This record gives sequence, C-alpha cells and structure tokens, in this order.
Amino acid sequence: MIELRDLSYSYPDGTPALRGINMKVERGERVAVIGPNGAGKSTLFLHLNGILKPAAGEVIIDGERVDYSKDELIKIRQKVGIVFQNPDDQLFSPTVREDVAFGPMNLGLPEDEVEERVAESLEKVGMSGYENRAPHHLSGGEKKRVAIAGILAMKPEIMVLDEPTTGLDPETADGIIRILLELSREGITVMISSHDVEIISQFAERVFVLNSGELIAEGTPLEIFRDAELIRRASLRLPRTADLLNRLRMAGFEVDVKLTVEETYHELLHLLGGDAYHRLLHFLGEEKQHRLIHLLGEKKYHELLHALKEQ
Ligand SMILES: Nc1ncnc2c1ncn2[C@@H]1O[C@H](COP(=O)(O)OP(=O)(O)OP(=O)(O)O)[C@@H](O)[C@H]1O
Repeated sequence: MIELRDLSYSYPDGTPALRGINMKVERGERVAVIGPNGAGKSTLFLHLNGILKPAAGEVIIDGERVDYSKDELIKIRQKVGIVFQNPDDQLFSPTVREDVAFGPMNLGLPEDEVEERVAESLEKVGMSGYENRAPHHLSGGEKKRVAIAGILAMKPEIMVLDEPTTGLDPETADGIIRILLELSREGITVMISSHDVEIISQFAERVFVLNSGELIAEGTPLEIFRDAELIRRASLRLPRTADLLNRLRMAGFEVDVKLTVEETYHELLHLLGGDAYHRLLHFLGEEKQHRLIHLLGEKKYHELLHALKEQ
C-alpha cells in the first residue's frame, strides 16, 4: 500500500532529514515509526501525501508513483490522510461541524453527503454532540479526536498520525488507540509515530526504527523490544513488562521477553510453577533474592512479590 524507495530529503536550509529510506507497508497493516527527537519521523510522514517532495527516491502509494502534478496530489490526499502532531495546526474553523466538513466540501460533495460524513466521523471518534462547539475551546484529547474525524470524513485508505497520544492522559490515549484499532479492523492502513513504548506494543503489528534520518531496524514489536542494544541506540526505553523480564534474564533466570502483562505473568508463573509466591521465595534463595532486589530495586521487587501473591 505504501512503498518508499531510496527516499532522501534535505530541508531548504541544508539540514539532511532522510537518507535512503526503503520501506513497505501492506494494505490494512498497523505500523509504528519510532526513533528519537529529530530522527525524521515527521519528515517521512509529510512525504506520504505529497506535502514534501523527495530530493531523491520514490514514493509509491497503492502501486502508483506519486508524480506531484496538481491532479495527482488531490488524488493522493484523498487516499492518505495525515493527522498532525499538534491539532491546532489542523483545526481552524469556528465550529467542529465546519472543521470536519471542510475536506468533504472541498471534494465538491453534495450537502447531504457532507452532513452524513460529518455525523459518521464524529460518531466514530465519540464526539457526536460537539458539532456546534468551537474547536479552540476543546481539551487536547477532544481536539485530537476532532482532527481525526476531519481526516476520516475524507474516507482515506491510509491514515498517518504523528504522535497521536502525546500530551494526553493515559485513559484518553488508550481511547485514541481503541479508535485506531477499530479503523484498522475496517481495513484502513494505519501508521503512527510515537515515543510511547507501551502504546507501540499495544498498537503496532510492525515497527520501523528511524535514527538520524536512516531506517536502522524493522520488525514486530517483540523483535524490536527484545533488542535492548537497538532500543538504547534509538534513545527509547523498553516497555515495563519487557524491562522486568529482561532484568530477570540478566539475573540468570530462564525467561523470554514478552510485551503484554498477561503474557508476562504467564512467563513468570511458568518460571515459578504453581503456588508461585512461596516458590519464588524458596526458589530464589537468599543470594538470588539479593541480586533480584538489586536489579529491580526494592519497590519493584515487592510489587512483583505482591502481584504474584495475588495470583
Ligand atoms: N522546516 C525545517 N527546516 C529545517 N530543518 C528541519 C525542518 N523541520 C525539521 N527539520 C530537521 O529535520 C530533522 C528531522 O526532523 P523531524 O521533525 O522529521 O524529526 P522527528 O523524528 O519527527 O522528531 P520529533 O520526535 O522531535 O517530532 C531534524 O534535524 C530537524 O531539525
């Protein structure tokens, strides 16, 4: 659905931002692009609907090479919707209704179809009833949802969201991810960038790691988060579950890195057998208990014991 071939880009002031990126995303896939600040994630996204034109290389969307003619750009912007990092860059109308209607109106659709799309899109993001509110008076999470609705109203096949959960409380962030998972179930290809490792492991089927404008790795979240050295190089941290198991592994336990809390507990219980809590204490012995406390820190160690006791 998306293919980048040897894509390179430098900003007009000479700052190199992307160097020889090759990337393929299949139709309906959920992918995350991760990497430290300045790695080139936003620059890459701006190439996906022709806002930026590559200095070298090609952008291929749905089998067609973007050729940057006016007609082609209109077509591509219908197909690929981008939700910017800051919703204030996207929302500019006096009311939510007008903002969401802006795209479909520009497509020249009849009024009743525009109305239908506005209602449907606001419903999908849980913002029905906000039609007459002023976008600039909404909360950060609400603005984000209206910005997503504005893109949905264009009925895109690909949605690209630059850091969709940044600055949102955990519950609101989870709500945004649930919306994106639902869109993906409807067949939309969804690509996000994020620094939030918990969100990435919850959302993505495949992860691309960018660093200094280069693609340095790609794989499933598990493949990426198993590679502690890569994570360090990309200035990220491991998800909490992977971090815990990784530390146990370093302490000499035979565990594998898992990403979900459920899988982590299974891994721990598998390690410990039934009656986990008592066996843990017995199994650790004094020396290993000390090593474990040292590695995990006292607080985490007691949290682990407590969690196992609850099982
Ligand atoms: N308009 C611009 N003019 C000049 N340089 C720019 C411009 N926008 C971005 N850059 C530079 O291009 C590089 C890539 O920036 P980009 O915003 O794509 O990174 P990012 O991975 O999205 O970062 P972040 O996680 O901080 O959002 C950086 O070195 C940045 O300073």
